[in-house]
Amino acid sequence: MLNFTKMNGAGNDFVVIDNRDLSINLSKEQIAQLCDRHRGVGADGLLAVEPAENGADYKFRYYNADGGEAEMCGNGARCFGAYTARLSSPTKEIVTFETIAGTLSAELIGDNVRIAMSDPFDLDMNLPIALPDLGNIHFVNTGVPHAVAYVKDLPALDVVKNGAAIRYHDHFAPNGTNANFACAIGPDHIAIRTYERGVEGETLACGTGMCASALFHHILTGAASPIKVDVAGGDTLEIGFEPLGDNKFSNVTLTGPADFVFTGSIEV
Ligand SMILES: N[C@@H](CCC[C@H](N)C(=O)O)C(=O)O
Repeated sequence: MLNFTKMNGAGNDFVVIDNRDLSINLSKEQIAQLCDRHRGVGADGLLAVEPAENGADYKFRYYNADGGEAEMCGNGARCFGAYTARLSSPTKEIVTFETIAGTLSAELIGDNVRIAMSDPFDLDMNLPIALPDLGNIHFVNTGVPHAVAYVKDLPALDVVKNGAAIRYHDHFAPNGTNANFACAIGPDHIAIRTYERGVEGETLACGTGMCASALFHHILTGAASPIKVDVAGGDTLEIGFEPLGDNKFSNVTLTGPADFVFTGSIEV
C-alpha cells in the first residue's frame, strides 16, 4: 500500500509521497499508473520527498505524468515547500531543497508559497522555427526547457496542436521542450497557456513556464518586476526577477498557491 497526499498548485496537480526513508521504489510504469486520471489517483506529476545529500532540508524528485523524471517543476516546488514545511514541528516558514536544477528555497507567505528559483540559462530569441499560427518563438531554461510564443488570440489557440508541434520540433531534439503561449493583458500583466512535456497536453498552470514567459515579457516590452501571470486554471501568480543586462537574470521568484486536496492510500 502506498500512502500519498494529493496537492495542486494553481491547478497543476500532484501525487506527493514521503520517501525520506527511501523505502519506496516506483517504476516509471507505476508512476504513470498513479498519475493516470482513469486508472489511478490522477495527476500531472508525482513529487517525492527524499533525504538531502548537500546540506539542504530535503531532496526534491519530480516525475511527469508519463513517469519520466524532470529536473524541476515550479508549481510542484510550491507544493513540495508547503508539504515539507509541515514535516517539522513547529511548521517551518522556509524550507530548502535540492533539485536537479539546483538548490531552491520555499517561503510560506500567508496562503501563498514563494520559490527562489535557479538562474535561467540558454536564453535564445527569435528561433529559426516557422509554424503557421505563430509568430516568433523564444527559448529559455528556467529549471526545465521552455519555448515561448506570443499570440494574439490566446483563448482561441489550439494549444495541443501548436504545443506538440513545438515540443517535438527538431530544434529541441532530443530532450524536447515545454511550450507556452502568451499574450499581454496589461503593462505588467500577461496571460499564458502551456503544453507540458511529459503530460503531452495542456495543464492548468506551469510555474517554470510562467517564469519563462514573464522574462520574455520584460525583454520585449520593458515591463518591470514583478509581473503578474494569469493561467488557464483561473489563478494569477506573480513572478519577480532582477535583470542583469544582456538578457541575463537573477533572483527569479515564483509566488502562488499550494493547496492540500486529500490524503489516501493505493495499491501499486
Ligand atoms: N509543471 C511544471 C513543469 C514540470 C516539468 C515539465 N513537464 C518538463 O518535463 O519539463 C511547472 O510548474 O514548472
